Amino acid sequence: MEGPTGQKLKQQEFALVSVSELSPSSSTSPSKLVVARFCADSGISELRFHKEPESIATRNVDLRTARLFKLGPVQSVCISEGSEASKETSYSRGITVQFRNEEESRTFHSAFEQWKKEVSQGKQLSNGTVLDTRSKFDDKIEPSSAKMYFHYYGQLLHQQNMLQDYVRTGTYYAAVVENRTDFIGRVVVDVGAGSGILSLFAAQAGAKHVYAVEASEMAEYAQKLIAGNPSLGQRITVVKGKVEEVELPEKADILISEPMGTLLVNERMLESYVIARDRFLVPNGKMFPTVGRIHMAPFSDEYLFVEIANKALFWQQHNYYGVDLTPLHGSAFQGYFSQPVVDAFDPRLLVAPPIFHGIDFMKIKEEELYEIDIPLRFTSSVGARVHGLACWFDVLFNGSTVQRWLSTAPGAPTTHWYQLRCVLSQPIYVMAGQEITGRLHMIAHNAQSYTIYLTLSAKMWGPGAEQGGILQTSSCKLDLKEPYYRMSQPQAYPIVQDQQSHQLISTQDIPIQSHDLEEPELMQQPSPNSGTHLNIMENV
Ligand SMILES: C[S@@+](CC[C@H](N)C(=O)[O-])C[C@H]1O[C@@H](n2cnc3c(N)ncnc32)[C@H](O)[C@@H]1O
Repeated sequence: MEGPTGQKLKQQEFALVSVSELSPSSSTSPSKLVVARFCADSGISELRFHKEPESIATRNVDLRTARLFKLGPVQSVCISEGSEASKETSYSRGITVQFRNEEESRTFHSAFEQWKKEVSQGKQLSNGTVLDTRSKFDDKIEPSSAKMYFHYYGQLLHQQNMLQDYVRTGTYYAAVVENRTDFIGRVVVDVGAGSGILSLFAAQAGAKHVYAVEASEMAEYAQKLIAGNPSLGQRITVVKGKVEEVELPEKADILISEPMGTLLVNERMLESYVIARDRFLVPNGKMFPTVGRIHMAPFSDEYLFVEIANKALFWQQHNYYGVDLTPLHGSAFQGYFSQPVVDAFDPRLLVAPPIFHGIDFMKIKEEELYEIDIPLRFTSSVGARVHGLACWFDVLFNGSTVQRWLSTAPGAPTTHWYQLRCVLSQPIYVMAGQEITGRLHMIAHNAQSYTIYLTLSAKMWGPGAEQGGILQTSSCKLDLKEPYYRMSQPQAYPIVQDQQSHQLISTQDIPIQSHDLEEPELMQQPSPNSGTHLNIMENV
């Protein structure tokens, strides 16, 4: 086994008085004259117990999961979780070890610690791939969330949804082929390759070699797709694994990826994109996309507000089969308002010009994405009841030849991301020209999403305003992982009485669409994993 420093830990042997199974149901008597051996000759660091003079191990302990506890000065217990390999070998859950003396017990414990340290810091060779025992991904993401997430992306139907978002896929295609000079003769890493589509685009643009890294079972389908396009496929290698864990044979000149979730950051894949940058990209290499922006503006939407508030009415029944449901009304009401609303809305619902928060993928540190704190300041264009904050995002492909934006703005051709609205359970009133301030505070959680804290305030208007007193403040807490997927078509809204019907988003704010592809009609269906790209999109 090779440690992080490159030096090999030598096999070590200890003579013991006896070992026995810890299990109370075990009827095995302690084995006498036993040798304990630390070794890594099978590629996995193990602690093996042999009965002398036999050379075949009677018990094996996988050091990746093993723990050692002292029971007394010369007695310890070794607990192991077992491993895949344990199914066919003799891994034990608990083994009591009797040492000859205290000195040998101490030496054994320190050897155990040293081997454990090497296993956790170092690398284990397995099938020729170097793997960290626990990656950055494993450290911050709940295994059940990751399992569901990669299961979702492992299915072709969900990859198809993304491929059928022609605004998305068409913009990627245009950004790549119009910037051939960034790809010709270059090494490319496709971060989260999915079906392998972006790798194939990069190969079309003349890439020397593309490494398509994909963690889900989709990697096998990508391999198939790539093999079926041999003229491109011969320059693509599919690497199955997480970008946080796999090793690649060479550095990349350019990274390509589609790591954007709802509100840009949902799914926390941007962090993987940034980790891939730090692991694989040459200095001054390129990233496609290069920057992202979260756009925000207050909105007024009485229909949406009433729709959400009404959902909780069910809990106002005093006699539901003889049961009073009202004790739960308050909680249900809060619950509905904790769901960000995902749909395509009419931009005329915005009551102030939007602002944006930029994220430079080339520069941002991964940890900076754990908490995103955005101060808000708007000037209302109309008098209205403000029901919350509307958000959307765009990303820039900063090519050497063409700069291209992919936008998910309201009023622009709809994408499968739609837009997102955080709705306040207590709306605030504003007059035209009035300032709206607040804060959008997003804290990442281990289910690959964010908790959102939103506060909006409007300053006092009219006499007394100069004193600067805050008249109204409204706050809400939402879980980006649990959105409410509403209708997918922009609705024809009657214009609010005193609301001017001008387009509030300036042309400067909405980047020019990259191509004239027709907007697909969208059909909304619920998804098993509401934290991901979701939403069935079909041409109908
Ligand atoms: C939004 S999809 C994009 C798929 C494809 N690039 C495309 O544009 O159609 C993101 C893909 O990245 C994969 N992925 C997410 N996190 C990953 C990680 N840490 N390592 C490797 N793959 C990852 C997912 O399984 C999923 O297939």
